[in-house]
Amino acid sequence: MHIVTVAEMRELEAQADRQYGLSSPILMENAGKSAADIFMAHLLPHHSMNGLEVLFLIGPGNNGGDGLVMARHLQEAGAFINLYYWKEQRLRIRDKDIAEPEVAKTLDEAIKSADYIIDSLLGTGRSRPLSEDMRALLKRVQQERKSRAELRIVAIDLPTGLNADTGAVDPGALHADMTITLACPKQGFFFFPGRDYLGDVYIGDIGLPADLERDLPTEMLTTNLVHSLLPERRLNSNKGTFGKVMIFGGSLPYPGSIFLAGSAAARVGAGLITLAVTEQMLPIYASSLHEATFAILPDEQAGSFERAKALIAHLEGYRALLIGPGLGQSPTTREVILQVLEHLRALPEEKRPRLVVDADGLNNLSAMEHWWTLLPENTVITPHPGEMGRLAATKVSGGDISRLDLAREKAKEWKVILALKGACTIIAHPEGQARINLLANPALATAGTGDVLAGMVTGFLAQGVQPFDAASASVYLHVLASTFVSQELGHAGLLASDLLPQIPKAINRAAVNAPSYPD
Ligand SMILES: NC(=O)C1=CN([C@@H]2O[C@H](COP(=O)(O)OP(=O)(O)OC[C@H]3O[C@@H](n4cnc5c(N)ncnc54)[C@H](O)[C@@H]3O)[C@@H](O)[C@H]2O)[C@H](O)CC1
Ligand SMILES: [K+]
Repeated sequence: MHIVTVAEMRELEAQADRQYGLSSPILMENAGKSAADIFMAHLLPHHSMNGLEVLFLIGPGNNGGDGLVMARHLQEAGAFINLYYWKEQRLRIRDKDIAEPEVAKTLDEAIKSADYIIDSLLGTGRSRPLSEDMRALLKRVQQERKSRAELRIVAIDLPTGLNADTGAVDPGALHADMTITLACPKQGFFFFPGRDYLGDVYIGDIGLPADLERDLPTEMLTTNLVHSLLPERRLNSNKGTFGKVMIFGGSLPYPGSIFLAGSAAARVGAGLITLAVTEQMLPIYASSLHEATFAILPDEQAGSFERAKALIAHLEGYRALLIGPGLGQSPTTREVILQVLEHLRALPEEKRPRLVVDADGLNNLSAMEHWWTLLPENTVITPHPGEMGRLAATKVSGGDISRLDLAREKAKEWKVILALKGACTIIAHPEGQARINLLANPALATAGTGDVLAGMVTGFLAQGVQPFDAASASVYLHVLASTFVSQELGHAGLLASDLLPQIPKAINRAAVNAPSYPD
């Protein structure tokens, strides 16, 4: 499922017309029909269509055209349809035109009696701020929604007032309960504040041949995509089949982080987890992660050379190495990292463990000049905005469109797979592709969830999943697992360790080829 800008969407539609004769009117018929089908599938079986009061706000362009086609299908299915043509200020109540002097009053009654209000005012063609009278209409609808919880607002293609490319919003933009977008999710959906205006997102099929999307650079993470990225789990396997993971991290102030990362690597199916810790730390893990083995490192006093030598000596045969969770930033630690990176760079590709650097691993790196030149190729880094700011020596937003260009630019410059975390995490590839997660869950804003994600990425790498795919699958499954917790606990109070048993369930959901997004 590709993500499009307005220009990319226009180009898709133009190609569809040129190459397949799929003209605007045909695409609009498909769009309206698909929107009606999604609407009815979402509604039934809880509600019947018969007698359902649906008010359509019809705009002057093709977005309005989509709405009119959808209205026709809903009427055929038994709904009572009211149409307000915004530009002409014309109102039709159940196929009867309302005399001009009565329009304002009757429109207000239609708003008050509607079960659903469909926003097909403006879509990707919005080219200027909303006019005062459109803002007034949308404000009236928003008021009604506030006062009548059972009213639902459905946006066609996107909520009017949302900028489809950037996620910026007009002051009068409409908050939808449900957005039925056509053909592809729009880039503005993945950035704030726009993300907050969408409600549940559904993607209507307008019949665009899939091969037209082939060269688009940005994809949305979906269950179907993750399904295609998961490693095979053949019957005749043993733990060696699914690779060995080494985790270098954990220090006294943050002992739990490598427990979380190690458990998560095991929960995505890695064959064996080894924690590289000092003798002093060992008892903490031996009692909490029974399945782990240990690479005992000399403590800090032994000096960085001895510590690095011990870690490197254990690395033989490991397919993935995670540096970072709870590591701390002592000068010795920095030295150890430098020596381990030098060792990794010297290894032949087929012998080199795939590397993930997270948390303090990143903070140690950002203190080094041209740190990115020290990394072996195909390293995955998983910074949150603060860590990214230190790595890139720039201010990094937690949610706006600037994240996408920065992620792309830095993945290319640093030659890394870059998972820039945030409400909609971006995974950027050095060659320019990017994948973005639409699923977001505020419950994840709690300590340790990043350790879990880093462990998941490492666990998939150990199973031979390519770095870009390992990061993509992990980001999606991490949030999906959190939604299983939130179904029970709500959106606060999730502990990072609550995610661990949910990870296999999330993988299972993707593995059984579940319907495409949303779940
Ligand atoms: N193009 C296609 O083949 C398909 C389009 N789809 C749907 O159509 C819209 C895009 O249609 P378009 O006509 O380009 O734009 P809009 O309908 O969003 O409206 C543009 C329309 O409105 C006027 N306008 C622009 N800004 C404002 C404003 N701030 N206030 C008032 N009026 C404004 C402008 O002059 C135009 O007349 C897309 O979103 C889809 O919903 C189909 O889905 C697929 C085929
Ligand atoms: K709309």
